[in-house]
Amino acid sequence: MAVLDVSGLNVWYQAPDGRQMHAVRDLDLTLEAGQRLGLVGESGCGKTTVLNAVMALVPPTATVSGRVIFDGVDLLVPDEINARKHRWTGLSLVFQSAMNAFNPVVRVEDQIAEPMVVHGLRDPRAAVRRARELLELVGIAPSAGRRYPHEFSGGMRQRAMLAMALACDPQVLIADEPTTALDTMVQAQILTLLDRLSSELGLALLLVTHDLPVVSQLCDRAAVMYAGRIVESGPIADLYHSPAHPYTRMLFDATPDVLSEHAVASIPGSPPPLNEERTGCAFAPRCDSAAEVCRTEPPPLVRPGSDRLAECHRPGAGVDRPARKAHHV
Ligand SMILES: Nc1ncnc2c1ncn2[C@@H]1O[C@H](COP(=O)(O)OP(=O)(O)OP(=O)(O)O)[C@@H](O)[C@H]1O
Repeated sequence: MAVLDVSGLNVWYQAPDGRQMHAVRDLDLTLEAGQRLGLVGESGCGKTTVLNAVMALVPPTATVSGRVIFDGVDLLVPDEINARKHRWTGLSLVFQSAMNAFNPVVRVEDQIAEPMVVHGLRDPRAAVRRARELLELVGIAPSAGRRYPHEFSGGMRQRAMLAMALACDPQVLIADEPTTALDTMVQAQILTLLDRLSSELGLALLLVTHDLPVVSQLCDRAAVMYAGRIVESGPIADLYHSPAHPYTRMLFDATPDVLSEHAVASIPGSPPPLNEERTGCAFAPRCDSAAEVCRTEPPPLVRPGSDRLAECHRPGAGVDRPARKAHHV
């Protein structure tokens, strides 16, 4: 059953000169209960914008349309009484920088307790007790909750932010580059923790990252974004072994692997401008397998396998190119 169902999502930002920048274009995304989905793609493709639209965090000058159904409620309907409560209790957000998520002058346990009190889930004393339990759940001694954020290491702060994200017993944890700012050892610990929490609590996970190895370690599925659209989605191993969209293949080939003797293959060119109207496939100018039709006609939605979708005129083109086989999933 879908716990989060995003359909026809569009986001336009207003540039300083008044132009409309179409950052997310008719995007559909479904997250099943307990599923772990990685939203991947290179910088600027719109990953964070999707999360921000779901969580109503886009700037007031942005325009958002479409449907974001969570628990039977459309979160994009502005006067929906339940939307705010649902958004901040059922869905929970973890950011890249834990330091920015905490108020430096408030004790950690009080900050974890606050959302429970604000949303009327617990009285202040019970909320602090629960905050200490949550700290223990993420591997921090409950007594450390009396400390201030600057007394925590980077890894501890990231754990504490996870504890705060769990405060309202969410069904969905949304994590935006949760390990990008951490060193490799701490990154591995946080990924293991996310894995454990998601299994133990039955949490669905929407993980936004440009880091494919992180997705392959933690997620069952991936949705690959390019220029504001999801161009391919499916089980992560299928996407690696038989990518339908050339962008998926080229993204894997551009991912470094410490064990590989192959050079990393970069993707030439850059994504199209956001204010541009499109006729063909947005990736065609950079694609190593593009045909004429790719430049002139919008790509069709194809099903390269059960449980898989791709938007491509030439699904599977170029999969036997030599740059592949460089990484392991
Ligand atoms: N507040 C804003 N005003 C105008 N344009 C914006 C704003 N926020 C994002 N954009 C633009 O929208 C596009 C998508 O940005 P977004 O941050 O969602 O991408 P991303 O895939 O998350 O990238 P990254 O991995 O670098 O965070 C980019 O071209 C970005 O410059």
